[in-house]
Amino acid sequence: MVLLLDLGNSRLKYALFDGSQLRDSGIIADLSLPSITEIIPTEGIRLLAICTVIDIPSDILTSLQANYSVHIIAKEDTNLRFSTYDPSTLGLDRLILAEACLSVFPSQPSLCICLGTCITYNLISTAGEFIGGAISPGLHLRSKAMSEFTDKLPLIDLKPNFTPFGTNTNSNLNAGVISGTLFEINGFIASAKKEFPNLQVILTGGDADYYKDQFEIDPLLAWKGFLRMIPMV
Ligand SMILES: Nc1ncnc2c1ncn2[C@@H]1O[C@H](COP(=O)(O)OP(=O)(O)O)[C@@H](O)[C@H]1O
Ligand SMILES: CC(C)(COP(=O)(O)O)[C@@H](O)C(=O)NCCC(=O)O
Repeated sequence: MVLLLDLGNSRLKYALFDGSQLRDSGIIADLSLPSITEIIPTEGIRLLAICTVIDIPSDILTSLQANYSVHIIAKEDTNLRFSTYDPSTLGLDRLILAEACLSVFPSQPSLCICLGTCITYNLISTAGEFIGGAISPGLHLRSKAMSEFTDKLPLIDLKPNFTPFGTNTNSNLNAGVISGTLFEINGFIASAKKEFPNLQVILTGGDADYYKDQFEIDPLLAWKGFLRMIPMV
């Protein structure tokens, strides 16, 4: 079995695979050795693979490497091509998503939109080329920023309500975040479709569910790309 760790800025996700079969998945409580060790099965782990956009304290890494075969995802693991894009600082979470698109949409261009702490847009051509992307604040980041950087705006519970114009402060804030992001997503899709009319669009990430009625969602997309990028032996 392989244990995959996808360490994002808000949540530390794990998935346990037996071949291509997902056996277990969940969230690691925090970035500490006891919390990571807690989710590792006592036996049968052939590989511990890590895709991270956050720094892992070196003592944690050293301890994991002492006990397991550890593979840390790097750009060299990808089958993607970068002829015009500079991948030197591309987030590895974006790389595994783009890699997943190669298998989910092998013969169509695709736009993978990940709604996590940030929203990332990742455009991949039919030829497996990473064309380009965009990074914008995630839903909760938008909401939190407005409350933190103003005196009068409250922090609201975001609701999947797509009314474009609210009738009080709370519904204005909800509309700005939820409908505003929908307009943003539609804008990027329209823009990409000018170059790629047969574009496939897929949403993933912790907040993708807000848009499940508007777009195709794949909560497992990252794992699909991740699995393609780990050593087989
Ligand atoms: N228990 C949770 N803790 C933190 N964020 C959560 C939780 N449940 C849902 N979310 C939402 O999921 C988003 C994080 O999604 P995720 O794709 O895991 O992001 P990241 O990869 O940046 O950690 C947060 O912005 C938040 O809105
Ligand atoms: C853009 C991100 C912060 C998104 O991280 P996330 O919201 O998934 O936690 C991450 O992919 C990252 O740190 N990227 C580095 C810059 C880049 O991708 O160009």
